[in-house]
Amino acid sequence: MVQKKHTMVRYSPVPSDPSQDGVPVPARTSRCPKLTRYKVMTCVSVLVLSGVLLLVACLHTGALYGLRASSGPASRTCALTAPDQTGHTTGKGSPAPSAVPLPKSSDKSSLAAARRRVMQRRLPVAIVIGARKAGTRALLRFIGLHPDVVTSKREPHYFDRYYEEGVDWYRRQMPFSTESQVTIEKTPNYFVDKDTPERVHLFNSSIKLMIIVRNPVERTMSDYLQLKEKYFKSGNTEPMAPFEDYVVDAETGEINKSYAPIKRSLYVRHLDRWLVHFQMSQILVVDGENIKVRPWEEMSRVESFLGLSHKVGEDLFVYNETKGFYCVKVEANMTTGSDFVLDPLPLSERCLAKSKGREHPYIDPEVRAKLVQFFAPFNHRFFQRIGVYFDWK
Ligand SMILES: Nc1ncnc2c1ncn2[C@@H]1O[C@H](COP(=O)(O)OS(=O)(=O)O)[C@@H](OP(=O)(O)O)[C@H]1O
Repeated sequence: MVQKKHTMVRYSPVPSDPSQDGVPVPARTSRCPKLTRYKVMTCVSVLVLSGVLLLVACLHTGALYGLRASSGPASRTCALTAPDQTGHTTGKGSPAPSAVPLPKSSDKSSLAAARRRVMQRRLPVAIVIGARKAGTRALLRFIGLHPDVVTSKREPHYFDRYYEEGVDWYRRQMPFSTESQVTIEKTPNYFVDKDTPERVHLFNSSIKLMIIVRNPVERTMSDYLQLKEKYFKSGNTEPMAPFEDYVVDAETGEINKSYAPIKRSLYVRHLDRWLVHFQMSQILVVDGENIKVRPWEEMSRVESFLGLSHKVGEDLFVYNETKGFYCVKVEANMTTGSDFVLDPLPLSERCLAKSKGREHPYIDPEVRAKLVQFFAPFNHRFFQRIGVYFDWK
């Protein structure tokens, strides 16, 4: 019986030598066409699917974090920015905060985990210690525009009032920040409090300190107006004596050195207590008169002092005619409309509260002259310490 001879093509993974068994072996490239195409198709499908998943994740995260458009081209991609610690957003031209944003996710446990990983309450590395009524809020608010800075909303009064609470309490008063951000607080009473300089030194001997000062006559008046408001707010209905009656001793006709607003304006006395513990190089004196007319100039000095890049420029400020002060530009409310606003938003402005920038009443010229004369020697010594002269008349 003649066996039917089968011609078999062997699909060997190793190329065979045709001379060994005399069976022709197809070239390797053409031996497995269906299997190769299948693999390629699988790979392509996996890649496409991954891409789609990434895109969905990116858009979803953008929705959660509040994708924000700014004038910069980077924001037109999937650039995410966080609200700052005070809850407001930075203005046009303001660089995106470097903080990794926190999702307003419904997944509370993952939100908490993300918060713990990225955002922490950190102790301040710089403090605005005073002077009260000299522009401390403006200084803190303006430097808070910097993406690498977070600022405490309230005055924590740790070193003067709540020292016994301990440093963990102090930390809890601070806003959340990322590792790359610096935390700054302001408590103007620190400047005049007797215990605070030593306590701050014990806390962090290399901390940076900032003092904003203004013409002591104007500061004294501002302090008086603040006390007057407090007087009426606490239920008093009787009119309060005028400024002149407080600052001049009725018996002697001299300046009343025991009046608290006068004492708080003797900058050199307070500074000297700080200089017992700190070098002048650790202290920046900010010009409270200039911050009113060219805030960006003072911010540039503050940025240099803190070792920050220069980001808080003139473009972030807008002069408000009604208020008579500079306010900061902010983006319009994002809560309405699309989550994905890819064009720059209309800008609005945010000014400091009504209690900042009160109208000062006319001061009797004779009393003003007395005040100028009284403060002059104190100012002179102050200028010697700080190495700068201010034209306070
Ligand atoms: N941009 C801007 N807007 C409003 N107010 C400004 C601004 N820049 C500086 N100032 C001055 O800040 C003064 C209030 O100072 P403080 O913030 O240090 O006051 S406080 O000690 O915290 O109560 C406040 O004092 P008064 O004018 O006497 O009210 C202002 O003169």
